[in-house]
Amino acid sequence: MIIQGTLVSSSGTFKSQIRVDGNYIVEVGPNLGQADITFSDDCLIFAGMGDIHIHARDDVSESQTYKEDFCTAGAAAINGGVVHVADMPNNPVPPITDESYHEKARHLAKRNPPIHFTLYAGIGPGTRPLSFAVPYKAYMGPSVGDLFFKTLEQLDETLSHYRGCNVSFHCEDPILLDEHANAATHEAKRPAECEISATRFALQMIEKYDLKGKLCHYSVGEGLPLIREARSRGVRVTCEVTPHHLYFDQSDLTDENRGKMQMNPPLRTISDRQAMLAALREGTLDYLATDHAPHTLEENEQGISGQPHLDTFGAFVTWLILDQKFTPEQAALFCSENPGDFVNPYTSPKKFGKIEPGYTASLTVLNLNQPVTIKREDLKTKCGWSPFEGITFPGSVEAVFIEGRKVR
Ligand SMILES: O=C1C[C@@H](C(=O)O)NC(=O)N1
Repeated sequence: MIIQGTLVSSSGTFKSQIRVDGNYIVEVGPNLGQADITFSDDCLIFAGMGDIHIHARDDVSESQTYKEDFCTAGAAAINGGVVHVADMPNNPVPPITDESYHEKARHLAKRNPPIHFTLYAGIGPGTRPLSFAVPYKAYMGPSVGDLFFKTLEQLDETLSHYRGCNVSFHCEDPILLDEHANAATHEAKRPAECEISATRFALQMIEKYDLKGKLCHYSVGEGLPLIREARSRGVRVTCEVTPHHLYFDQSDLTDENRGKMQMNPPLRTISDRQAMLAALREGTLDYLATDHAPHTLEENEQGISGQPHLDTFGAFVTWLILDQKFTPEQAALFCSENPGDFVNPYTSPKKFGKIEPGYTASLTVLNLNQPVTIKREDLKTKCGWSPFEGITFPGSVEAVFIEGRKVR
C-alpha cells in the first residue's frame, strides 16, 4: 500500500509517499508509485501519536470496569487519533506492583487489539523491580487508589532498589498535602508548593539513583527552573503536560463545573497555564500526555479526581497548532516522537514515533480545515463525558492507521 500526503516530523514537513508492507513502513520518498490513499493539502500525516499516561482501569478484579476497560480505552484512543498508550498501575485491585499481576494485565490488554498498551508497574512501600523491563510509576502522595508513599524517606529507601530504572513520578509532597487537608477548596488542598517540593525531591532521587526519570502531568511554572537546572547538569529527566493544564485554569472554575474540573494535580493559575504552554513550545515539557482518568460524572460530582481525554487528543492538538501557533514539527515531537522513544524499549518488535523504514506503520492524520464540536454522543470512553463538551476545536482526526490497517 502507498499512502501519499503531507508528512510531518520534528525536522520538517514535506509532501511525500509512504510504502507500507504488512505491519511496517518499508520506504518513504516522493516517487514510489501510484498512491492507494491520498490525503488532501488540509491534512497532516504524523507518525502515530502516543499517550503515555492513561488509566484504563481494567484488571482481573473488574472492580473499575464500569468506568473504562482496555477495549473502550482503545476505542477512545482510536477516536482521538492515538495508536499506542501507556497505562498506569494504581487503579487495579490490588495495584500492579508484581510480576504475576503485570502479566495478567498484559494478557487482558492483548485481547483488545489493535491499540498497543504499554503497562507501567507501580512502586509502593517495600516493592522491588520486576525481572523484565517495564516503566515504573511512583506516587509520592495519595491521589486516586491505594498506591502511594506516606513519607518521602520511605520512597527514598524503596527507590534505592530501582537504580538505573525508568521511573515516572506523581509529584505531590505527602506531608504538605496533609498540612493542607482542611483547606476550603480542592485547589487549596493541593497547592503549587506541594508539587514544587515534590519536584525537588524527585530530581534528587533521579540523580541519586541514576534513574531515567519522568515527571507526570506537570502544572506549576515555578517548578520549571528546577527541571531546567537539573537537566543542565545531565540529570536524566523528561516531563509530561496534560490538555487540562494547557487549556483550563482556576479562572474557569464555577459552582456548576467544579466536579468536572477536579483532578490531581488540580487546575492552577492563568500564569501557570501560560508557563506550561511556553515550556511545551521550548521543549522543557516533552510529552502531551492526557492522564486520561475516566470516572462517572456522578463520581466526579461527589469529589473524585480525573478527566477523560483520549477521545479528544487529536482535535486538541489542532487547537495547539492553529490557535496557539505551535508548529506541526513541535507537535510531531511531543505527540509522536518523544512518546515513541519512551515506549520503544518495551514494545519490540513494534517501533513507534517516526515515519521511517522499520517503524510500525501506525499513522495519525489530522485535518486542519475540519473543525469539530465535542459532543457526548461521539465519545467512545465508557464514562461517557468530556470536559470539552460543547467546545469547538479548529481541526479534527481525519484518519488513523494501526500497523498497516486503516482503523478510522
Ligand atoms: O493522579 C491522578 C490519578 C487519576 C485517577 O483517576 O486514577 N486521577 C487524577 O486526577 N490524578
